[in-house]
Amino acid sequence: MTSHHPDLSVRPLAAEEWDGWFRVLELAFGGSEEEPQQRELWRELTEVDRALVVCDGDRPVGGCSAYSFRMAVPGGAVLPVAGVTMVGVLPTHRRRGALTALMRRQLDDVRGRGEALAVLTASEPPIYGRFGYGHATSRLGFTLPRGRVAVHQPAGPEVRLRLADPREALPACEELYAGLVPLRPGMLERRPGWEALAVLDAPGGRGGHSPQMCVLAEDPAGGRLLGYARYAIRPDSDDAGPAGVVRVDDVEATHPAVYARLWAYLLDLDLTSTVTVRTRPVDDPLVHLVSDPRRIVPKQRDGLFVRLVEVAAALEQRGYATPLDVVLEVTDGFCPWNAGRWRLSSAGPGAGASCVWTDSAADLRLDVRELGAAYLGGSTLAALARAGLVEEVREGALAEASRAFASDVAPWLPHGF
Ligand SMILES: CC(=O)SCCNC(=O)CCNC(=O)[C@H](O)C(C)(C)COP(=O)(O)OP(=O)(O)OC[C@H]1O[C@@H](n2cnc3c(N)ncnc32)[C@H](O)[C@@H]1OP(=O)(O)O
Repeated sequence: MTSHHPDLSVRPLAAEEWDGWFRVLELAFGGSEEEPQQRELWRELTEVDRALVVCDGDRPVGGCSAYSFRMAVPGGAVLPVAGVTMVGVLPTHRRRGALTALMRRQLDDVRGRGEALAVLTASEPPIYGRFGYGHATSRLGFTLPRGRVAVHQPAGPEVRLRLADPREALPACEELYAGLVPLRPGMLERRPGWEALAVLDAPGGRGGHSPQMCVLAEDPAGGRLLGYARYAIRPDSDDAGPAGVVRVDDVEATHPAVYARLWAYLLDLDLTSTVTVRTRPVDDPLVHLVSDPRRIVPKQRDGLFVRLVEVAAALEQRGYATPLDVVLEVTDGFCPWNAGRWRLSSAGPGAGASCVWTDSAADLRLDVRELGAAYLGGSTLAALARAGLVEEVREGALAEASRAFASDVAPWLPHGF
C-alpha cells in the first residue's frame, strides 16, 4: 500500500474554499467546466463538513467528500451510509499516495460518525478494491427499436396518461419514489435538495434532445399518481422518414400494469424509431413484458461499490433470506479493526441478526471486499467462491451463507452522485 509523500497533508475544507476546491476536482477530471446550473446544485449539495482537501505544502492538489445518505438493504431496512464522492487529484500530483491519504482519513471519519457502510460509484472500477470496496450492483442500459416489440399488458388498474411539467409534478413523483426505496436494496432515500437532480435538465447538457418531459399515469377516478416517466426526444430522420430517439430518464410505478402501460407509451411515440435508457435494474420487468426480448440490446455496467466500514454493525443491520449460523474469517488490509473471525447468525427473514467476535474455527474465508460485493444481494457468495474469492472451510457453509445473503430483488442505484 502506498504511503503518502511527506509534502502531502490532508485537512478538512473550509466553506469559503469551495470554488477553488471544485476547480481542482474539475481539473482532475480532465478540465471541463460543469454547466453553471449543475455546478450550483453541487455547491448546494456539498456537505462541507465532510469535504477533505489534500495539500502540497499549503496548495490544494486534490480532495474528496461524502454525502450522508440512507440506503435500502436486503430485508427492507434503510441505513445511514457515507456516499463517497468528488474524489480527484491533480495530474501533477498522482501516484504519490494522495488518494490513499484521503481514503485513510475519510474511512476513519466515517467510522467515527458511526456509519457502518461507505458506498460509491467509480470513474474507473480498478481504483477502489484496494480500499476494500466491492462491486455490489450493476445497471442495465438498453436500446429498443420502436414498432418491433409489443409490451404485454398485465391486468391491473386503469390509468389516464397526462403530460405535465417535470418540476410541477415533482412533489407527487417524489412521494411515489419514496414508497419504492425500501423495496429495492441499493436505492437511496432522497435527502432534501437531491430531488432537483432528477429534473435539472441543464440546457447545455441536452445534446440535441428536447427539454425533459414527464408523463403521469393517474387513477382516472381520483387522480392519484400511480406511475410516471421522464424522457426527452432527439428529432432525427433517415431515408425512410422520421427517426427520432427517445431518451428515457426514469420510469417508476406502483403496479406492474402501470409500469407496462408507461413503457407501451414510450415505445410508441410518433416520429421516433429508437428508445434508449441508460440505467434500469438488471431484473427489470420490461425484459419479461416485451414480445421479442432479442430486440432489447443490453449494456450492463458496474453500479454501486460497497465497503463495510464496521463489519459487525453492517452485517447485523441487514436482513437474511434464510436462517444462517456461520463463522466468517475476514481479511481487511485497509481497516484492520475488521480483520478476524466473526460469528454471524440469524433466524431468517424479520428475525434480526447477531455478529460477534469469536475464537471458533472459520467456516468461510473472504476479504472484506467480497463481503461488500455480496452485501446487497447482487453477487452471490457462491458465485464469488467460483471465482476463487471466497473459500469454504466447513462443507455446507457456502450454500447456507450464499442463500441467506441473496436478495429476490436485484439491488440497483437509479442515479449517480
Ligand atoms: C467516487 C469518485 O469520485 S470516483 C473518481 C475518481 N477520480 C478520477 O477518476 C479523476 C482522475 N484521477 C485522479 O484524480 C487520480 O488518478 C486518482 C484519484 C484516481 C488516484 O489518485 P492518486 O493520488 O494518484 O492515487 P494514489 O497515489 O494514492 O494511488 C494508490 C494506488 O492506487 C493505484 N491507482 C490510482 N489510480 C488508479 C487508477 N485510475 N487505476 C488503477 N489503479 C490506480 C495506484 O497505482 C496506487 O497503487 P499502489 O498502491 O500499488 O502503488
